Amino acid sequence: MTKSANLGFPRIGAHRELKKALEAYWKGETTAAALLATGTELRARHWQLQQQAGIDIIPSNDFSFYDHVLDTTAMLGAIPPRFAGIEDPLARYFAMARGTADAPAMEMTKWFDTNYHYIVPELHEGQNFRLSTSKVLDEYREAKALGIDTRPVLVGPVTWLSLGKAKQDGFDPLTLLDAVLPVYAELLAALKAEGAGWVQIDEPILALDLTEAQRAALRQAYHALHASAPSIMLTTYFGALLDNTALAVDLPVAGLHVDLVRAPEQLVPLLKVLPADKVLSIGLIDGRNIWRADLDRQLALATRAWDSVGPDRLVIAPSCSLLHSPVDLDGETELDDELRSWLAFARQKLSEIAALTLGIQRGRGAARDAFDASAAAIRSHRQSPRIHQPEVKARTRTSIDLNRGNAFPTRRTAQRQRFNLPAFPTTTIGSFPQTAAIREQRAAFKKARIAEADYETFLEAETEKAIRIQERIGLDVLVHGEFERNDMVEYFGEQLDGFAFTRNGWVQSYGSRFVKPPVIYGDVSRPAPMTVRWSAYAASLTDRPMKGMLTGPVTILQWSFVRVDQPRAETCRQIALAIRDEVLDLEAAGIGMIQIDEPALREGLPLRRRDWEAYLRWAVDCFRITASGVADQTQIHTHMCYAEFNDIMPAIAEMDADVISIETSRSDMELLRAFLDFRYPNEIGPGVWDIHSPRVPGQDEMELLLRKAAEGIAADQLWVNPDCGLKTRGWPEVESALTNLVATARSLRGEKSGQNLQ
Ligand SMILES: CN1c2c(nc(N)[nH]c2=O)NC[C@@H]1CNc1ccc(C(=O)N[C@@H](CCC(=O)N[C@@H](CCC(=O)N[C@@H](CCC(=O)O)C(=O)O)C(=O)O)C(=O)O)cc1
Ligand SMILES: N[C@@H](CCS)C(=O)O
Ligand SMILES: [Zn+2]
Repeated sequence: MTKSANLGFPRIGAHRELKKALEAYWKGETTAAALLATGTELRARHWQLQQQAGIDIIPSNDFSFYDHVLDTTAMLGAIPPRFAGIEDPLARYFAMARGTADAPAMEMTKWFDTNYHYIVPELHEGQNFRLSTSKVLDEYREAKALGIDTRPVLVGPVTWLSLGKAKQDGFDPLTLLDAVLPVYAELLAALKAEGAGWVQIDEPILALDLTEAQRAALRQAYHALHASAPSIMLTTYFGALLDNTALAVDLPVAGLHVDLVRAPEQLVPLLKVLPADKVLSIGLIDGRNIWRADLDRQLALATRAWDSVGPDRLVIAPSCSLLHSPVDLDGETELDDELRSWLAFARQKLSEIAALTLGIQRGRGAARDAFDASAAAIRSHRQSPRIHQPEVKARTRTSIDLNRGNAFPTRRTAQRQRFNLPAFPTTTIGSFPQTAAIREQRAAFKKARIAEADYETFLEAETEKAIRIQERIGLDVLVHGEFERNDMVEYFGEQLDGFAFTRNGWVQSYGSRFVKPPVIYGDVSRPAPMTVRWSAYAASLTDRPMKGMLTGPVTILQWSFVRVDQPRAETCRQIALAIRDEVLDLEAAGIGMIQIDEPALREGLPLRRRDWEAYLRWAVDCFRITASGVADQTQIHTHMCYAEFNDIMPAIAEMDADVISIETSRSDMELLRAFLDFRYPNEIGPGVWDIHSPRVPGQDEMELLLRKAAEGIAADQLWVNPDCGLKTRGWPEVESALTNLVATARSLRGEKSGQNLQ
């Protein structure tokens, strides 16, 4: 009989219980026991909820206190030496993620093309591994004690190694496979002994362009593991198998999961080559977006698979883990009925999976209500007058000059004359601490407990305070602090037409940090200026240059739930035109420097190289639409963080921002190498402070990083700034670190005037 499965459930809890428990524990307000108890309660709740929704195959070990890749690292005992002295496993685990006073945190980067960040494994030659945690077994037993026989989820060994970073030049992490496999084998044998019938092993790298070494590693791994393991469901997602199809179907595993939301076209070729003994799990419900599924269309796809593999070898599943979906649409009491009827969050997706499974088992009539509701929602979305705005569509078809008035060297002269900044100008990336007081005031304003005028007065006072602090510290280019913003994307979504936002649609970004992606349901336009009031107010308080702060179109697109009835490029162009208008309004208000953040430009890069060029063309063009209208002497900045830049350097250069600030310090300036190798032509601020850690770097440390940067970048191209915005930090850390940062710049200026720097 065809079964329903889930591949992972969000960890956070419908009321963000996990976030609250983690942050209280980190602040020392609660005990480890209380934190662990929250974990136990959330796991039990989520297992039961999946059972009640009618899911046959329920995952365990999808829960994590921080990150599932870090859990795998801890499981393998791959503890970087700087943390090895920490005795308590929980303290060591969080130290690896967040750093301590003595030990910088491990690096963090994007999980494939998502806004989820994982902690990057640190790998070196001769590394030893041993089974070092019992989490996988414990959670399997925990569910079993509740009467639920789960399918444990593991990050596969080849994906784990491929995501890791060599700590020595020229070292290939895949050479550690021989050392890692015995640990996986031991764990899998223990799971089997415990009674696990199946295990889900995620190898999402199978949706990427693979090297021969990775292919060989996959063959070696599964030939070594399958004999002693429970039946393995090898799980791929986020894209098609394409040229990896033959490799995947030949691996000695019992089942294969494929993503038919991102790549429905892969079903037919796959069915042709799928061996007759393999179970096929088809991902039919979108784990990456919030639109209600077209159940009739998906049933047709499932039927195509069913015709080929029969009822007993078919599993109906989400495309990927539901980690990337908000928890429960029932929490959205303020969405209008029409919009709500178009959406499905994780809980609703479970019901969709169950309905589809019933549909394939017993025919559409067996789940008639669900199918009819789905068909009605699809019809209503298609026909709704809220979706299409002819004037917006017409504007996207007009041609726009993508070039600034003059090339960078000319603009640079004009900007130097206008701003007259010292060498190594210092600045920050935009946000200052979002303190509890600020969040409380905003919550009070949103619940109409305080008047708008009082909220604005409060924000004005916070902004002024931040400006005085920046002046006192001696920063050269100031920012207003972004106190009025809940999030750098949601804030814009709330002010643009065509967007809806949720009250509780939280999705994990990293650790205890969550985002509430807005929903782009229709054509996008800007009814009124969005940021001018705050930038102009801030500029009026100081004589120093004030940098306006905008989120770029690709990032707004990438960090929203995007409509699927038109190409992403089209939606992005609509957003770009709205941001262009904002840029021009800022310029007209006298703001001479405007930062257009594009931290998600790299994240949006398609997983397969063959699709890169087309994406980069429209993504870069959209950025250029936002910036090309300003005068030479208006300085355009951009900012990027938590990504590998090597692959997209020409595109970054083509964006032609006058200044780019990038996150580099957590990787010890390694991310800067792409800019050095490429000889990045414009100005650049490599981050010298890892702002994701509560650790305050000293002046020596920052100087060392800047000197590394200055080895390849001309001193007069360099800016001095943190890795990213400071919204997650507290004021005392910010003041000390920025004081050190300004002292660093001054020290280098002193040397530069004596010409000693390079
Ligand atoms: C730069 N980053 C961002 C990414 N994606 C985004 N969409 N935004 C980003 O900034 N991706 C890459 C990186 C990831 N980094 C971060 C960093 C920090 C956060 C973060 O701090 N998230 C906050 C939530 C922010 C927010 O929306 N806040 C709202 C609501 C606050 C709230 O919880 N209010 C309470 C009531 C107030 C109280 O009493 O405390 C409530 O509603 O119950 C706001 O400020 O109004 C987080 O807390 O996780 C995310 C990604
Ligand atoms: N301006 C934003 C960029 C974050 S990527 C901030 O400072 O938070
Ligand atoms: Zn950033």
